[in-house]
Amino acid sequence: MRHFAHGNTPPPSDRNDLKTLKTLLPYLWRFKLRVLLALACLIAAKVAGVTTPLYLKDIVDQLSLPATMAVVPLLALAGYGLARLLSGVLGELRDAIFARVVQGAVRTVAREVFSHLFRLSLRFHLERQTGGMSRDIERGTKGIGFLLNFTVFNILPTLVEIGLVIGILLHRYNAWFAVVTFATIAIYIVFTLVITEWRTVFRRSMNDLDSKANSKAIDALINYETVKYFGNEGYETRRYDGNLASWEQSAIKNQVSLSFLNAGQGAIIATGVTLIMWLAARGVNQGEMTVGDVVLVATFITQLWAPLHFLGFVYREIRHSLADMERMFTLLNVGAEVADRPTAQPLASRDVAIRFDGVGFGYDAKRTILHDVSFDIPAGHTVAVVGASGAGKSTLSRLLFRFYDVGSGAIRFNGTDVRELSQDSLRAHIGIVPQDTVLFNDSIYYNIAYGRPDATREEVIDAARSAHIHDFVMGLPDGYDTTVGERGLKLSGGEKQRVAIARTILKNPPVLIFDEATSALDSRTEKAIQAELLSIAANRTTLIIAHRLSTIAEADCILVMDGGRIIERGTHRELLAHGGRYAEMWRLQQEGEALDA
Ligand SMILES: Nc1ncnc2c1ncn2[C@@H]1O[C@H](COP(=O)(O)OP(=O)(O)OP(=O)(O)O)[C@@H](O)[C@H]1O
Repeated sequence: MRHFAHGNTPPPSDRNDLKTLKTLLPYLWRFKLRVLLALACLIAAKVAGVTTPLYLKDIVDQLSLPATMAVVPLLALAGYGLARLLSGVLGELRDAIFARVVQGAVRTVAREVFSHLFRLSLRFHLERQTGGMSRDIERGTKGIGFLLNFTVFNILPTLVEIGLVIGILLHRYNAWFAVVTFATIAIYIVFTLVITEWRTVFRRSMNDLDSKANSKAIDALINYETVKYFGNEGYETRRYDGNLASWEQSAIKNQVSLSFLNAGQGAIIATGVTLIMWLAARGVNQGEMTVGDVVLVATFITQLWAPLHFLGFVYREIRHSLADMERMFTLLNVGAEVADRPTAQPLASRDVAIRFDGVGFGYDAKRTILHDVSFDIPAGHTVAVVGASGAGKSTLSRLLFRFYDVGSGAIRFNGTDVRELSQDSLRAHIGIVPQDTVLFNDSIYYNIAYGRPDATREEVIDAARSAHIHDFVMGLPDGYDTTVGERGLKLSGGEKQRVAIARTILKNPPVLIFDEATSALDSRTEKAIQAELLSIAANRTTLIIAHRLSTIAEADCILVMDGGRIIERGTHRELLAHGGRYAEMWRLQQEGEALDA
């Protein structure tokens, strides 16, 4: 298990077709009976197909007899018809049986990749670009479908077909037929292997560049407003086009090299076929073969040519599909940075006391953000954190959620290190109203109910009332069905924040984090919601991160942070009496508010 930290491209050493195939196999194992049945159908279809030229030879030979002896070759005709019928019907039957295997494998893999992405850490997601990732998954699942449907399971039956044809040729005619046939096949295989290996590089490079172009395009579209604010549409289009141009180069190389491959394969087959036809013609001339034999040989080599060419195609497509799938499977191989320990216990109690015990932390080993931070939030109490921007306040809440593990010290819930708790139960106990609320592009109702998807409509509306958003919603033409737009951009900052408050109220967690929860509200709404938040916070363990000090004067304890350290702590009164940084911040804010008033 590894974590690749930078960019979209997994290191080349990880790219290995065999590894990709091995990852895929367990997904098929569930369908082994179906796979075997489909394989049997296909082999039977091929065998039936191989017998048709034999009937054809009989028909031609019987028709070539002098008119006096000629009869209508009913038996041979019936055999010919039946063989063709079986070959067609069994082939289709195989497709029908196999459909469930392919779709089942595609669905399972897509679902696993999706759920795996949620197990990966915040760090991984902050460093990945969503556009590229979704492209990898889309291409990967298509690759699986193609690989299974058209290629892997056709190899064995096709080999059976080729073997049968060669066997019949050998059995009936002289050794030269076999020599020419083998030589043609050998040259064809070597040529295909070598050229396909060379071409795989172009395919990989196409995939890498395609994901990169898509990442940039999605990033620009997500930031539509910013692009417009700065009039950078042209710049973004050029940047996208630059990426497309690199992709185009690889795509052209891919196509040209494919034409080269096809032309080479065609030339090898044409030479082999001509030589065999020449051998057959010579056989007739020398009286060793009949016209029926020539028809048989001609049909056989066409029948040999088609599967051989198909094998070349299969090999090429397998390599392509594997290249298409490897980026997706590389995602599956990324280990979760923060994972439950095997001994992890659920957090059971709803009375939660939190302790930061000498916590040191940095997002990056080279830059420490928190230095030896220690404080307690007794169950049901409220602790507020204030301090300059970048002091590390929001980092405290990310650590509480265990999005990252601490570098030193420990965070304890009721005395248990959070690393010993199951993440699910830990997060189920915490509710947050974050600094920047991002909503799902769905209805207001959906976004509030997200706090507890099984809540009743009454509960959702009660939560909206408590967050002072119900009247606003009812005033909208579509009420709770109003969609909020991409990331909630159709709502104002304050409205979004109240939706976020409502969904946290609905979640009803014993631990609350308000990260500047009321910063986007005007002062009247803020006062109304403040009272509501205080009543929600009563009896819950609460951490409030605030800029406006008036909102936290009632907290049981206030921590003042600077440069990742706690430099003062105490109640509002104590800190004012202390006359330090907090008292200074309070004085400045009071002056500011007096000026505003
Ligand atoms: N994912 C991250 N990777 C690297 N550094 C980060 C990451 N998130 C935050 N930081 C850095 O950590 C420091 C503390 O960030 P944090 O968000 O905790 O500050 P804050 O005190 O909440 O600030 P503000 O009041 O402006 O929200 C900042 O210098 C920030 O640049």
